[in-house]
Amino acid sequence: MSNLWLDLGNTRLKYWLADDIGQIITSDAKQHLQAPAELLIGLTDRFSALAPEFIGVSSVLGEEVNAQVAESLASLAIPFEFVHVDAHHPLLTSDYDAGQLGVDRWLQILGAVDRKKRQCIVGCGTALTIDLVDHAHHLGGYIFPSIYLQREALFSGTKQISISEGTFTSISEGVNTSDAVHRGILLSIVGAINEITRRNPNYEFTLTGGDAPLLAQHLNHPIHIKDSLLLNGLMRYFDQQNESR
Ligand SMILES: Nc1ncnc2c1ncn2[C@@H]1O[C@H](COP(=O)(O)OP(=O)(O)O)[C@@H](O)[C@H]1O
Ligand SMILES: CC(C)(COP(=O)(O)O)[C@@H](O)C(=O)NCCC(=O)O
Ligand SMILES: [K+]
Repeated sequence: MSNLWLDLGNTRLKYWLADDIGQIITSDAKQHLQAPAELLIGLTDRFSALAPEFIGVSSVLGEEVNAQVAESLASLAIPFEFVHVDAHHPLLTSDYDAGQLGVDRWLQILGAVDRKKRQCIVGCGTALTIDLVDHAHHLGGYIFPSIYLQREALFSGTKQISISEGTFTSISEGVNTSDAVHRGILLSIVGAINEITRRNPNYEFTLTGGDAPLLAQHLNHPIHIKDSLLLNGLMRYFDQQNESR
């Protein structure tokens, strides 16, 4: 008995095949280069070979892409379900507009939520998200352009800054354009997270998403990195669904 879990993000398609006690059998992450439905079609043979009993899907790619993805999944003749934010979930309540909250943010929170804790979940993906959860109640949060989106914005928004590659390794002041750009961008994110830790001293901070390891290096506040938080949320969501059936 195995399940296939899909996370369709704005940059990468991630999938995990897990057995019935949640052990990961295989997983992968691929940049979909803004063609997620096409990438998924290329993966259907692999998914078919993995022969899962069920496919659980998190997607923040909108109705049109989701319809294409649903069509590809339907061709596998394996039951599948897209997760939608449940404003009345037994494990998690939220002040956020349930119709607008990204299902990835909601699942990342669901994957970590602990009613005995005050938690801050930082999603380090294409957009960087910060969500505050007080004893299993989601207070709300913030959305930032990721370090890459910020660099692209400077490239397209200015005449003289044409920096399109380089590493984000320091927040010390730069003495050339490339360093000023990379350190300024990194400082904007690190500074924002530090400000949230200053305002919420008794919160437990967890980073997830592709850029979590990079950002964690620059945070002095103790943090946890959990790279498969969304996966935990998917498993919890469908386990809970079975339990409440
Ligand atoms: N423009 C880019 N160039 C190189 N790598 C990128 C770019 N945008 C994102 N990434 C990488 O892709 C990953 C995106 O993280 P991920 O959590 O998979 O995002 P999402 O869930 O938004 O698809 C990060 O590891 C980041 O380093
Ligand atoms: C903020 C996000 C783009 C993050 O997506 P990601 O970076 O993981 O691809 C996604 O959660 C989303 O589309 N949210 C909808 C808007 C909101 O959460 O208010
Ligand atoms: K957009």
